[in-house]
Amino acid sequence: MELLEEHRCFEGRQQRWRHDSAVLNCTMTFSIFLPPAHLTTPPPVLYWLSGLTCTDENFTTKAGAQRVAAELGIVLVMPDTSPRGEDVADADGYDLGKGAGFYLNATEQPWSAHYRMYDYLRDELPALIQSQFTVSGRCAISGHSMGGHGALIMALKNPGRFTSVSAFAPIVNPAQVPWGQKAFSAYLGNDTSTWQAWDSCALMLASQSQDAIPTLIDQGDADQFLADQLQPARLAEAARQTGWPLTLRVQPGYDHSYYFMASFIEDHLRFHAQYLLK
Ligand SMILES: N[C@@H](CCC(=O)N[C@@H](CS)C(=O)NCC(=O)O)C(=O)O
Repeated sequence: MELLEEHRCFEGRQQRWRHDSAVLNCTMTFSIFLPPAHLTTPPPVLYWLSGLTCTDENFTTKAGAQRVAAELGIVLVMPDTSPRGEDVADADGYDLGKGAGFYLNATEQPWSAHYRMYDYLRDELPALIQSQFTVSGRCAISGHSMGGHGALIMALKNPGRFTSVSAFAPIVNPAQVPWGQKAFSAYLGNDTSTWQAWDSCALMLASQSQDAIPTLIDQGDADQFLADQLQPARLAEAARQTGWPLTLRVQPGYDHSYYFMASFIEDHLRFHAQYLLK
């Protein structure tokens, strides 16, 4: 691992690292915020998954999460949103290819050579974080838009792994909306039965009640993608049917931008802290 940047921030450290990923078959960067070491026990980790077009730096520089993470003693880990590098397949649009990995394992050419963000996030990155930093085994996960989808499927597919999950403006039903349909047909192929394993509405409807974890979603009602791409009410309906403990908050006047996330990230950190620091 190579340290690319380090900054003091709220008495903690904001770092950016480069490492070779065996799973993704390319070099990756991630950012991490390490709170001040004021606690006797190793701090828990909140993974943050970003949306379309983002790198590990959008959340780091725009959300303003570090002050409260420092206060609570939570490590923030921000991975990139896709494999990277000249050898990695890409597409013209902002919603497919680099910056748009959708946190799944691609099965179709040319994507399957590198696009395995699910395995990277499930196995390789947590193992790296555990081995290179002083952290506890407790973790939670959150994200925005495509990253909200990623956080929800990570939690739904890995019962017992996360204490809690939250999302801002998540793509909850990718199999049924244009962003998801474009990405899933490219990465997974046209057999839509394979898509269900990557769709949080389908996963929640198939979940076992003992696997449910506290879930918080914030959605701005002035979000330009709400009607066509997001529709969090569909996940709220799945939660109602299964008894999943989901709180969906609709925030009046907020859009899809990081100004929305900056406004509510403190709530999400304190929400996760209730379970992470138990
Ligand atoms: N209008 C954007 C659509 C993509 C978008 O809104 N991306 C969101 C995530 S879905 C984002 O976080 N963008 C980067 C940022 O705001 O820093 C574009 O065409 O690039």
